[in-house]
Amino acid sequence: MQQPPSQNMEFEPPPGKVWIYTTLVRWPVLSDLLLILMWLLLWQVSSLMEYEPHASIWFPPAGVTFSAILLLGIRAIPAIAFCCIAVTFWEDANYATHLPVHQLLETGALFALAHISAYTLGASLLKWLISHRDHHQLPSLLLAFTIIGPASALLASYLTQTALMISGVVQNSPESRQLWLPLWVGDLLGIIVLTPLMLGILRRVYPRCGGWVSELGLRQTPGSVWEFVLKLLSAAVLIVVVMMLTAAFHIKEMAFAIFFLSIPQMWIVYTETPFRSGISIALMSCLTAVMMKYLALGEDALIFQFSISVLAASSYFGLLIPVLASSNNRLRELTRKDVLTQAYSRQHFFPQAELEIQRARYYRHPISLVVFDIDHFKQINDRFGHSIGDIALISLANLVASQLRQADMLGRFGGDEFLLLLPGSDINDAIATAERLRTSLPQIQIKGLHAPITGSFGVTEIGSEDTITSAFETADRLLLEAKRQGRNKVLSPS
Ligand SMILES: Nc1nc2c(ncn2[C@@H]2O[C@H](COP(=O)(O)OP(=O)(O)OP(=O)(O)O)[C@@H](O)[C@H]2O)c(=O)[nH]1
Repeated sequence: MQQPPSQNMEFEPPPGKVWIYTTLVRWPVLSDLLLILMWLLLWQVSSLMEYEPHASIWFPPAGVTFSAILLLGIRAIPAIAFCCIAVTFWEDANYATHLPVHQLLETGALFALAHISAYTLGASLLKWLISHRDHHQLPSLLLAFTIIGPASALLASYLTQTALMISGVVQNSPESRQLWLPLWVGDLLGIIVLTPLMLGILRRVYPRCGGWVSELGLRQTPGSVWEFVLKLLSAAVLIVVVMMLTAAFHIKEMAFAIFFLSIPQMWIVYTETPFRSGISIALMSCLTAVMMKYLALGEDALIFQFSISVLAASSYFGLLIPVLASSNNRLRELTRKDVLTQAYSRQHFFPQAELEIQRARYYRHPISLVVFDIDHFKQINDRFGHSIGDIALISLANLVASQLRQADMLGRFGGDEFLLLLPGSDINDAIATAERLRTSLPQIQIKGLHAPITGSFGVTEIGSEDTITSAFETADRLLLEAKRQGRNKVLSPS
């Protein structure tokens, strides 16, 4: 059944850092301050990468806004509005335009309105999709993100251009009516590259929000930091070499070699945690933007930044492979084992037993099957309750498992009936094993169960003409015969 996202699931802090999270939970205003600090810091970074007036080649604050609204909803708006107004004053100082305070406030408010409304629309739509879909459908959510993210960036860029014109910061000329394009490139990159990473960071900054982020199933155990640094360095070297060659030889086509960055990036994606992959994409994008600025590669800006965007988007889809592989393993494990007793499920036991029979035949080793069942188990359930019945089944499986050799295989046929495959055991060994189990069953002690557990056993050696099904039928018949003869017995073909 589809579960709604659990909005209240708290972030689980790593041991040793619990105090940070309890402090953030106690004073949420600290979380807001951290959000503001991140936004302004990244804005400062982006202002170093301005490649057209008012437009940066990389505008990471867009990624912060989008992920903050995605995570916190409208609760994020005051902090982001504050940032938009603050940077308007900052820009005024940078460009030395010395506009009056009321005009700066108006410009800041218009910028905030343009920026926030576009991203609120996009993030709310994505959030709605997340809450109305099975979270495990990650591929379709990622697809939605790669469509909605750039579309909201486009809307934000167009609205920001309009806001700048209304406030008089830029003139309403045919040239400035094209401003949306460089604005879009920066915002688009900020969103695609940073949103997943920022979601991970903000989830830690706001421990009470975004339980659904954890439910996306992207959590994995990180490997060695040094190996990660080595991979990052190889990617960084590749960027630096490609960009320096492009700048040195002035050959535009050389810029396309940036696509080789996909090799170290995919290496990171397949071997590191999703959080580290996010860090890598953000760092590569930042390094590209900085190099572009300092090597004066503005003409090739679109090639580089679109390559990084495409790489980021494909990385997110690449992330799905380890996630899907681990959930596949989980599912396989669930079908392999019986959830209650941890014995092999019937579906796994029979084909596996067939293979073991073939192996035994090949090596000319004996192999036997025991089928057994608790006596009067229904009465245990009826007298002491189903929970006690469950504990009895678990204890029985544990007891049998503790007495098995490594090659032996325990399966649960269903209810209180179990299967035991004994490779290397002939009929006499198998009878001895079954007898040993039968005499140890009454030793099982369960709180609340005031009756000894006994069991009945059917034992057969699997002959050269037998299959696992025919051997099961023989052993099961013997088990029923043992029941008929008064239970607590081991029967084998006479
Ligand atoms: N507690 C619990 N009971 C189960 C489970 N699966 C099946 N049962 C019950 O196990 C009982 C099986 O009873 P039977 O094997 O038919 O009969 P029995 O009482 O063991 O009698 P004999 O086999 O003739 O000695 C039924 O009452 C089932 O409802 C389970 O997972 N947990």
